[in-house]
Amino acid sequence: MNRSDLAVYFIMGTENCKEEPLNVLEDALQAGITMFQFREKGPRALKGEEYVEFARACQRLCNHYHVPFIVNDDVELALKLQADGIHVGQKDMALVNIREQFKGKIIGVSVHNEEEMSKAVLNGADYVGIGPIFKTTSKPDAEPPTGVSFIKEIRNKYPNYPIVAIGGITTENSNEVLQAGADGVAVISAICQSSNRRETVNRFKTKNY
Ligand SMILES: Cc1ncc(COP(=O)(O)OP(=O)(O)O)c(N)n1
Ligand SMILES: Cc1ncsc1CCOP(=O)(O)O
Ligand SMILES: [Mg+2]
Repeated sequence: MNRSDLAVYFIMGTENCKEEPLNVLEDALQAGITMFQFREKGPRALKGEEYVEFARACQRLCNHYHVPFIVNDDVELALKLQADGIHVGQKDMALVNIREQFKGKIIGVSVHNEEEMSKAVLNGADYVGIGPIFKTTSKPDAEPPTGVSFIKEIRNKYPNYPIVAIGGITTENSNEVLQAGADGVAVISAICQSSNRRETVNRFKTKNY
């Protein structure tokens, strides 16, 4: 994985979409997202065979556009589908317990403070997702927002580490996030709720500084 793979990291599940989720994903892929995370969670999330089939359909699209397909939380699904990687948070399966099963795959870890950051680095995370940077409506149990100062702090300590920022990121505030030192932005609602998804992805791809 390269740091540039984190440039525009799209995260999605059926609950995030007002329209057919596969159309939303295909628009985003066509417009040039650089990474995708399958995050099917929430009270109305698909279950069982439907869940697996939806994941497979997302994976097929990502493969077609040569974009890494990352599974959120679900180690079993990621292994079953031979996904390109997995993203785990502090309350999910510990990184030390999954590296063995994900040799050569991408492992991302969520980080909210310096202590979690140094642990993630020590345990060999391929990238970290830091945030929420701003207020988010897509994750009801999110930690309080850190602001961009947290990105600056982490970037100063880890000049070359792959870092993606997440939480409340829009085309209006993404430059601030990149300027603070993130390699890219991870977004749900900015793309899912956009009235022009391709334009939104294109804006995220253009750095204005
Ligand atoms: C890129 C990225 N960063 C952070 C998260 C959040 O993970 P987590 O804290 O485990 O919360 P859930 O997404 O599982 O609700 C993420 N998914 N992706
Ligand atoms: C999964 C996740 N983890 C921290 S904030 C967040 C939600 C990001 O969604 P949005 O881009 O809509 O704020
Ligand atoms: Mg998680």
